[in-house]
Amino acid sequence: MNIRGVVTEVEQPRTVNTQYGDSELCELTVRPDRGAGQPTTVTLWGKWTETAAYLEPGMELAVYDADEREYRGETQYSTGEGTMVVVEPSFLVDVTDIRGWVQCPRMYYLNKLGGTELAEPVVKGTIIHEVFGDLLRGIGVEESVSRRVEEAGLDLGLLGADPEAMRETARQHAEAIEGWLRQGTLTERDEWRSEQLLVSERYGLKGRADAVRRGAPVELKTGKNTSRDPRFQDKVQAACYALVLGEKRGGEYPDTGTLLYTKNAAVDRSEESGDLSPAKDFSISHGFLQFVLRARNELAAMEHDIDVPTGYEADARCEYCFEQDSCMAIAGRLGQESKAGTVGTAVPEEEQQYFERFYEAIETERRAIHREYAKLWEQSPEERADDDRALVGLEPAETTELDDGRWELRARGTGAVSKIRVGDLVLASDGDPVGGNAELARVERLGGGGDEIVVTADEPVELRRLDIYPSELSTDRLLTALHDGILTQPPEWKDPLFERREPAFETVEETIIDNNPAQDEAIRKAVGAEDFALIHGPPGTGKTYTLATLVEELVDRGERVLVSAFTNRAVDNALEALEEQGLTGMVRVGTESGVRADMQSYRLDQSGDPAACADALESADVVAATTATCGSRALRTQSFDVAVVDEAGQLTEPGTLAAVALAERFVLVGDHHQLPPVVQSEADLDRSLFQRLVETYPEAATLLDQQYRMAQRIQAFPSREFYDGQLRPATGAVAAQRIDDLDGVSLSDLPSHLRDSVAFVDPGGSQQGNTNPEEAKTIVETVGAFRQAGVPAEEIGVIAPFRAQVAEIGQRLPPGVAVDTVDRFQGSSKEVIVVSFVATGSLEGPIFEDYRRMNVALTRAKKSLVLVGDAAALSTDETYERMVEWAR
Ligand SMILES: Nc1ncnc2c1ncn2[C@@H]1O[C@H](COP(=O)(O)OP(=O)(O)OP(=O)(O)O)[C@@H](O)[C@H]1O
Repeated sequence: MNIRGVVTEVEQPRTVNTQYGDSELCELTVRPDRGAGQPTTVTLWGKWTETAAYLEPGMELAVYDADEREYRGETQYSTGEGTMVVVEPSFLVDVTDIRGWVQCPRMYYLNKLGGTELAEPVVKGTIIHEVFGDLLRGIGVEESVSRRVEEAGLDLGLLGADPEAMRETARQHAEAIEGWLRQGTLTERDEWRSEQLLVSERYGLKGRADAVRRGAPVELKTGKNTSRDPRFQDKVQAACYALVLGEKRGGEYPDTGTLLYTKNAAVDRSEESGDLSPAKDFSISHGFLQFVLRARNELAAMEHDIDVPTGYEADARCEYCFEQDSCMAIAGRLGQESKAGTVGTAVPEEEQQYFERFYEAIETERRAIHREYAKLWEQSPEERADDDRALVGLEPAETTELDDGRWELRARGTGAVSKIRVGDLVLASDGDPVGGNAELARVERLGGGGDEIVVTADEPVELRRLDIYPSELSTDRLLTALHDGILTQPPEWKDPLFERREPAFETVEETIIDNNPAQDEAIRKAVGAEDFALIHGPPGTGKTYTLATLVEELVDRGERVLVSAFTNRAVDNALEALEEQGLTGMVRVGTESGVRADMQSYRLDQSGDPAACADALESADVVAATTATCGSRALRTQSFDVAVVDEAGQLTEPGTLAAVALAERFVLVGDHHQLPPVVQSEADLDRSLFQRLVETYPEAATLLDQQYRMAQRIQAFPSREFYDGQLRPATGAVAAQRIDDLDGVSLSDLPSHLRDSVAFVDPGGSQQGNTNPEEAKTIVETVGAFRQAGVPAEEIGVIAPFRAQVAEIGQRLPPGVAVDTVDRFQGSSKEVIVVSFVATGSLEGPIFEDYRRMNVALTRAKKSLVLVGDAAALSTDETYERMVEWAR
């Protein structure tokens, strides 16, 4: 019998005398159905009472295969021999974290905070793991080693490591793997799987097993181990994978695991004694599976409270620990208790509080991502598709093995839309992403002729479904950014951020932009900033132009500049603007699929000759990368004079720190009256550092007040509502522009109600779910009218609040007309914009939750803006009432 519910009561453990002698037990009350069910008593026996020790009311608990009995008319449950108890099963603990945790809980915490810094063992480990995967896929040692060392070119170059020595080391390790693969029975390829993403709904675990052989886990360790047995923490890691693999096979748990210590093959036999064979098998008993689950539970319980471990939880032996110094230093700086002790002085109280507040916010965000993950099994495929989180019902087509041993998978889509975009990392599966065959894959193509879908993956999958992959990588990087920003930056750098000192500016006299005083002032201020400067740019005010001119000016003054933004799109736009300014020698750091085709020539080739790769990065005056990439181990080795961050209003505070902590000074460019950061949870992360600083130090900010986009009449309402009436057209021509300024467009061909530059149309339909078919029809007619009048399809955009309405409209529009939600339109503009509001009766929907969304929707049009909605519904809100009056 399985029980899953919320713990409402935990009794003190006690010892009772049973027929088998003394035994410990602990009684709990659990309410199933997320706390809504009847209180049920569950008794944990023996070692499971350890789990009870950190259970608290409010935590979720799952008890699988419990014994059941009737007692005084009540059904009670207790743990029996095969029972498994899971604390907070919806918190997905990473298997490598459990390995760290059993070594020392504080080690786990430190790894989480500091991320992996660039170091030779890290790079070596990555190379050898890649080689392992290649060998399993049937690629030869020489080919694999040379390719993988080549791919690590940048990392090796930044470390100043010798590639030939690395090749030699990799070869030695590869030989250990080869030798083991050759051993007799291990020849059938079918039995093998290289690195596999494993997720357990039942045990709240996830991770990537290095390999799976005949259903049993194999872990590769690049260290040596001369004892007969695998290391304890390595066994724990393999046993965690065994738990997940067993679940996948309906409870048939593998009973052995293998650890492969590849350095053993490189050890000189005359100098070392002991067991030098690389492969060490061990048997996995049910008791050991229960043990690793208890370790997982302890970690999950601590994360439930967002506690910081001290090292006392386990009997860590600090004196032998490699991490002792950093453990003591971090404890010292943050005023934490640590078993290893503390060194150094603490950062000021306000910084400690800031650290704790954002640490908690980031961990809350992590939980929200786990909840997203849980939807993979909680929602039906249809619900996932309706939520735009999956493309289902795909028809598998060709599967092709690529030259590098990876696979290209093709399928035909159904024409449905989702949030999945080209370049995204997704879960590709045979239809069941959790229980079935699933692989992490990169989207290469979407849509196209016959709605073809193309992805690439390490292993082939029968491609029937794609799901959004709720990655924790950006969450991990936020923690590292918080760590770097608070714990490694000098106090003077942090002073203005913590309001201990006003930001300082040196006066710059010369004129840099002569036709726009606000832009000129913004640049002079940014050039003269000793700490930071803020450029507030409402829509169309030339933020990107100002940013590019600023970067050029800084480079002229001999500064090294980092250009960053949250999205690849924004980074590429900034790069393009730099190109237009005539700047050369910029270096774009990013993946091939992340960087726009026309900016590939600036992309840093991270593979190849190490010295050349490193030199290309280190000698660049301007480096451009997303904030997530700023947190990569390669970029964390770099330092800059100035970081210039675009679209900073859309970045969380720690997200901004990822870029600015790499520089001595920084400039944030953004608009906090447009869309805020996108976060799953809201705790503290939804306000940008840009907004906080603009509000704290208005004198550090310059408002760009001339806009080059919208006709006078279009900008009037947003200017009044969102920018205190300060926004104005940059020139008479901008103000007076009309739709018939476009070649071949004549006003008389438009119906009279669409001739003004702002129009309101009330089609009198009604909202049905997330669509309004009548409104959709009117929008299609409106777009048709503009097309008839000669406006090119590419110059017309339609903004709708729901994806369902986007689909409803999209399928009836001519190709070339962009239809999307507001969030996708931020940063772009069109000659004609038609906005769909959908709502009738009352105002509900994402577009109404936040005026900033409305601001973005209303400020995309240059010459014609048509609002299509229910005037009565809109007039129930004062702001929208004013909007309707303006538009009519
Ligand atoms: N000082 C200027 N003189 C002439 N043209 C300018 C000036 N500043 C900006 N522009 C022009 O105005 C247009 C809008 O500029 P830009 O794309 O930089 O705006 P933006 O503020 O980044 O827009 P968004 O709100 O979409 O981010 C561009 O065509 C740009 O060339």
